[in-house]
Amino acid sequence: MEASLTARDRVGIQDFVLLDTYTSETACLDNLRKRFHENLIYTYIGTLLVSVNPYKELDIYSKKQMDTYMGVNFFELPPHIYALADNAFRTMMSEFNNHFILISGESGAGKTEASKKILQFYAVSCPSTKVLNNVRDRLLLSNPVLEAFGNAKTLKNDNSSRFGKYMDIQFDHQGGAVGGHILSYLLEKSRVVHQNHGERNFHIFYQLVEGGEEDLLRWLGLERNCKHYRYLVQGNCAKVSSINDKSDWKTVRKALSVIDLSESDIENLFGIIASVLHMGNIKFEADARGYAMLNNNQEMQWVSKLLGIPNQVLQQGLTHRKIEAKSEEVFSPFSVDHAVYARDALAKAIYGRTFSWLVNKINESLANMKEGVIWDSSRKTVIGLLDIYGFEVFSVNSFEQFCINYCNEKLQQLFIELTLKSEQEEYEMEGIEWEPVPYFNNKIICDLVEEKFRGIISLLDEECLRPGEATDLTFLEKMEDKIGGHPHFVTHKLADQKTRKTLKRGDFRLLHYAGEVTYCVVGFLDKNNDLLYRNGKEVMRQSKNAIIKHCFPSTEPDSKRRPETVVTQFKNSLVGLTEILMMKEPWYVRCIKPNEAKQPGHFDDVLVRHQVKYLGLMEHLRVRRAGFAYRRKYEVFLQRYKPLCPDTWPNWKGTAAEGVRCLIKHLGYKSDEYKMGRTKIFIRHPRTLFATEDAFQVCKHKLATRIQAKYKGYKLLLHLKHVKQTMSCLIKIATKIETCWRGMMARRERQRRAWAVTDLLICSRFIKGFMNRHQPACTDNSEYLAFVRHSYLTRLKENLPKTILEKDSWLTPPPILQEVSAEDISIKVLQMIQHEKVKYSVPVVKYDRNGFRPRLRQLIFTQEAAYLVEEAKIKQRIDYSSLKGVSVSNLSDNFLILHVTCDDSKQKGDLVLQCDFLFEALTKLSVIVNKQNCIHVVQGSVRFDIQPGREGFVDFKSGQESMVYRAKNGHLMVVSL
Ligand SMILES: Nc1ncnc2c1ncn2[C@@H]1O[C@H](COP(=O)(O)OP(=O)(O)OP(=O)(O)O)[C@@H](O)[C@H]1O
Repeated sequence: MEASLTARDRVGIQDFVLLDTYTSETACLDNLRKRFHENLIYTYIGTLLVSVNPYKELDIYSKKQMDTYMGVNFFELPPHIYALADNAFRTMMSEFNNHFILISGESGAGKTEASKKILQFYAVSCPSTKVLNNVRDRLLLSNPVLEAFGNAKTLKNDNSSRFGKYMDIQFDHQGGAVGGHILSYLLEKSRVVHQNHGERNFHIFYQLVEGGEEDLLRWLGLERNCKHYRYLVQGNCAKVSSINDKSDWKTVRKALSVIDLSESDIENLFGIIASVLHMGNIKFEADARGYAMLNNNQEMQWVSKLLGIPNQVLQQGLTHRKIEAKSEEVFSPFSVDHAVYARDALAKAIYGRTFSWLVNKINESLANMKEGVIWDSSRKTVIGLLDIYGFEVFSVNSFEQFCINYCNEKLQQLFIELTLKSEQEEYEMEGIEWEPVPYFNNKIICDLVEEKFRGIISLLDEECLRPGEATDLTFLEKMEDKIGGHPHFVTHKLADQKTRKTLKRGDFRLLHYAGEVTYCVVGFLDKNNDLLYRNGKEVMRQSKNAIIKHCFPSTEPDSKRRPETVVTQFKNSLVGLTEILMMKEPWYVRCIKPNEAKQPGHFDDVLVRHQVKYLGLMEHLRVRRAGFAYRRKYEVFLQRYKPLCPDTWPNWKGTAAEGVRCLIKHLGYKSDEYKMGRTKIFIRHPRTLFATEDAFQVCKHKLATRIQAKYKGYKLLLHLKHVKQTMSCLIKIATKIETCWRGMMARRERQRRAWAVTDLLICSRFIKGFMNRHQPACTDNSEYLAFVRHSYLTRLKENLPKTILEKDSWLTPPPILQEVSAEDISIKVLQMIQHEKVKYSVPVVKYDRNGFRPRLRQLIFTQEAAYLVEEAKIKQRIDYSSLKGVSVSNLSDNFLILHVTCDDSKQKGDLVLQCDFLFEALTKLSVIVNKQNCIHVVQGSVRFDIQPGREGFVDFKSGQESMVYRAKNGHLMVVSL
């Protein structure tokens, strides 16, 4: 697998930054094309991932691939979305901070697919327990549900997200995905009642009609024929070859139950979907006075039945407007046009609010719950996934495209703020000589759209809210008047002759960062007002359908107070989103669409070049290339790498900057490879850092080997005849061990290894102290050994209960504490529990609760809990507060039974363990837990809980031969000599 990855990766260059020759747009394009044709769709620019949509299934998302990318350094393997996901996760775990992955690109570029891949990666790579699996399933299955209700076929993409989605995945301190939260942005509701040619309504309508069971359709009054429904036929493409509505229906139907929707919720939900379809078929005719009247009551009856609203009430709501005079209410009849408008407005409102209800329901089911308790939010970190509609340019662009493209401007601004701008500002602050890289700052466009009083949004709102005859055209005139001279704005009236030909009278054109878009002003006011006649709301409030009742609450602020316009709500939600993102560490995935025809293997140079340009890839590349791949505060850099230079190791006396200077001189850094800033060192290429890191790893192992060798040497020395000579050696060794240990302790990132040598330190200190005190008194080795042994046992005794002295093997443990090694614990486990500080670890044999099968495990004590670990998996965590006690026998066996408080019958019970280093483990435990009396020495049998309510026994006996075997009725026999 490694080999094949490497071979594949020879094609093109996997990171533009590492190249010396690639700086031009053409070269960048060449590289992307070359890789694309070899199915290498991912390329890096530093840590930014560029992804080109392959439009075909690639065999690069298997479980095996996920395993390959887990826990591996970013640049060690070919670029992959898993590498980015894994690195974001590991950085979050090690730095205990929040992150977000911003996935951008135009419609159809592969954003939603990328976000699904990331979610799937976390689902597989994160630790799993029953509770966590539950959360994982819900996180995964929220996707098909949201896609069914929020995605639709457009001309650009057969599965286009018609809403913005930001999903937080919440992790606990062990890295388990414990919950999630979704924020949705501006669903394109107008699609419910109108679709352009070649487009469809939201998937769920077709799924229900095509896939719904006969009984269900009958109950909903639907026919199995999409053509029958006016809201489904306007795009004239109900059937799409890439979409299988029938099988998607099954997935969605199943997913709805997993995300905790009750059967009655589901029934109500389908009732609403069907009622929208029926509503679309309601037709009006003009009566003699020209007012709207219904020409067919059957569809109305279905709506009435499904929504639980009396027919009469519904009819009046769709054909009359309620006007409140001073003390009375008057119903004024609608014209046919008005009635159609009211019907469509109601259908959009029902669908839009039901979508929000669904998102809330999903959020309830993803709420951060652990064992039924809302999880402590201070102990969780999050990775946010932002998959928001891409930049859109259709032949006719309306209010929706205006909002979507404004959103993309805001995200581009965020990208500029967090990368191009902040990076360059940092160089300036640090006094690094720097040739500024020019980039297009789209602030000018954002201001044009959102500036208070003068921006397009303000002008639109003004027009919507002002009294008098406001129309789309008066809005256009207002813009011409107020922002006519803006370089990024033009209309038919303002354009020069050449441009005028490309614009209609009702158009305005914005020069976005991603290119020109011409918007047709028709419908802007209506869509922004999103008026649902008050009467319509009141009608809905009478519904017996629980979802509709919830969506149209009687306490809703009434239409007397004008609600915020759609665009202002959207603008505010984007401000909120930016705030959420600014507080997190960013990672970027830039998706590129290779062609408009959704064809595999076709790379359209012009199209891709355009995206490379507007996604800011070249600017990013130039900043990255001209800039520095890595920077760290002097103190941090010195602390980590000081063992690499004899002058800085173990301690540097001087300023951190001087220490770093000395260190990199020793390492032979060339002058163009780094820069010294005011507070940080900047390293230009990752390869320089990798070389340093490699040297550090080698040094670390050498150091550990030296410590080990010296420790072993020390043990051998004990056998030397001449005590004085031995002692002086030991003092030297002990001193060195201590020095090494101090150095190791000082390095923060090596904290997790510190416990491994803690015992060495205790031992060395003890020996040193002992030597100093007793050197004159000791005359031979045996006397010395006696002292060592005596003192060791005294130390154990101080920390163990008196009763332990009754244990038969008390005087037989080896005099020196066992050699424990951090290598025994998987890095993944260490990462998960590092915040608790590992204190001690020991291999144990764990006897299964069912059948007493022996299993090799690692028992780890941290400051807060004991962990039973199997390789990279944490099998059980026992909080010390739930540790009731520990039982050991009075015989010479090495068994211990951990008794655990456990109220939940589904939880694991007590632990039966066998440990070769029983006394040390007990000592450690009693010191950490600070409870000597939790250890009980027992004779005969120990009762323990296999599970709460199910008991087992360990029977201790002495015999001719030590052995362990399973007896009847849940008894484990332990025979010791
Ligand atoms: N990594 C991939 N492997 C295979 N096919 C892909 C991949 N990424 C995208 N596609 C194909 O491209 C289609 C469009 O992708 P996707 O829906 O993710 O686009 P998008 O950028 O989210 O678009 P929109 O903004 O319209 O929602 C997918 O339905 C799928 O067929």
